[in-house]
Amino acid sequence: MTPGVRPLIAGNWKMNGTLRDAAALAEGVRAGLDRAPGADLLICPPFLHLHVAAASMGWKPVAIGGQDCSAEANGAHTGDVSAAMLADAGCGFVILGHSERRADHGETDAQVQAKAQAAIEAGLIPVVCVGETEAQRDAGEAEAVVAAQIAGSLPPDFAAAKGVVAYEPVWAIGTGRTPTEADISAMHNRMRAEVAARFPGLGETTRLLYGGSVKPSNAAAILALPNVDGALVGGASLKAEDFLAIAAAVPA
Ligand SMILES: O=C[C@H](O)COP(=O)(O)O
Repeated sequence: MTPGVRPLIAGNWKMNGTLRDAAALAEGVRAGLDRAPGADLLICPPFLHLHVAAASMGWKPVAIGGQDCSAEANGAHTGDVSAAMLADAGCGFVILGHSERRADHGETDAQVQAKAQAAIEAGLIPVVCVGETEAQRDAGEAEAVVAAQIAGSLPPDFAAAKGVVAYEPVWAIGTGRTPTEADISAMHNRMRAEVAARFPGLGETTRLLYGGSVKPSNAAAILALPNVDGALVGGASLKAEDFLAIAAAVPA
């Protein structure tokens, strides 16, 4: 953890479940909130499930976020959802630049930066994802790749808007594999240096999340590392019990 920074445990539900599942999962998270007093919680359902999830939690106190937004404010962009629409639907956050969007939709750092700027202008907190592929790690390029993604994907207002950076090694997502604690530490220390240099006076407390096969059994060790200010959880966030157990693992 970073001293003075309240941790954030975020659940990325990705493209899973039905409306009924979303309502039940959100209700399960709400019902167990007292197990995780030491962290802010965020759930990011699919767009069509945002409303029912928020309503199931009484609209508070768990934050709701989207999984993407358009860089454009409005207009003829079939299939896209604007940041203002997310805010209007009750969202406070939006995940941007997830590796699945970078891979599936060819999103570039410049596009992610434009989306993050649009999110900030709509009053949302962007959660910008970065992370290397396995080939890049094997080639010794992991830190340089992540540093370049941070440089290219974060807009000038990012830290002032309390933007969040999530480090997700692509090879650790949904695989059950995680980097060693030493490797997570090294990367998060490098990320801290990058954001602190880019945003002096603010970047020192920018929240840096780790994501990639976080589960109840490894959460405590990961969340105890310096400069790890929370987690972005995929698969384990689809079970309220597991998501809450991860949030409860935040060090006191
Ligand atoms: O956004 C979440 C990540 O992609 C992590 O997914 P995972 O916890 O299923 O590995």
